[in-house]
Amino acid sequence: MSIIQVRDVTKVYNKEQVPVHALNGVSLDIEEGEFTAIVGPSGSGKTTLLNIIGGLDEPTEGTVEIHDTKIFSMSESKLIDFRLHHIGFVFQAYNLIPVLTAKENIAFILQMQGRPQKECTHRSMELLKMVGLEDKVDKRPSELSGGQQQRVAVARALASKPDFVLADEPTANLDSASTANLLDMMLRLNEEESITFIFSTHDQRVVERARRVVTLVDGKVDTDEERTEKNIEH
Ligand SMILES: Nc1ncnc2c1ncn2[C@@H]1O[C@H](COP(=O)(O)OP(=O)(O)OP(=O)(O)O)[C@@H](O)[C@H]1O
Repeated sequence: MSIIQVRDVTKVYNKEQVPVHALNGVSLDIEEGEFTAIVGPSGSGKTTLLNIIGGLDEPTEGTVEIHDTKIFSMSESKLIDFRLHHIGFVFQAYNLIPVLTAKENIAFILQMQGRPQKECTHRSMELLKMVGLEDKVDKRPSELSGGQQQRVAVARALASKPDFVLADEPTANLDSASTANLLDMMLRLNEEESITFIFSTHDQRVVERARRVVTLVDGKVDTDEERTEKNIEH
């Protein structure tokens, strides 16, 4: 079942001055349970596309539907609420709150959704266990490695049981061992918990493990390749 439908999306920055055509008519369907990499040269529009799918940036033309809801037809406040409940975000810079512990960084998102305190704590612990950090629950980001911080960020992205997780270059700041660990963890969540991941990457090691690879060139979908079990590297 298709959970995301991107239709004829264009994005022009600086329309009034020197226009930059970041996306030029992108259409894409994402099905539930996908593990999809968006790749392409620098400036090809990967971040712009992820931001538009996540409702963080508005397209100049075209539509994005998530579970049959046209997200840019909503009011700004409805869209903020929609994002909070339906979409998990992971950024390359982790974006954790420095003064909060791992557990509190996750509980914070749940508190924003108005969940009871007990549930926030319980679910935070459950999520940290899922990403293999049950022994780091009370550590602040500065006490964790980059790979561990990114695991907390993935756990936080999953806090609201989102329909899918968008990750913009999640391994950009990680060494190869942490990259492999993070990917193992994301693939396990994808396979065992059916969590849909869509991520942009420059990293060939990440691309090799994706199940679908969408390549953007000059703001257009150049190729869209499904990977079979045979050519996925484990
Ligand atoms: N806020 C902005 N204002 C003006 N131009 C922008 C803005 N954001 C992105 N662009 C331009 O849009 C184009 C696509 O950028 P985008 O960041 O989506 O590419 P990318 O494929 O993610 O690049 P990279 O791999 O380097 O992160 C680029 O030419 C970029 O300079």
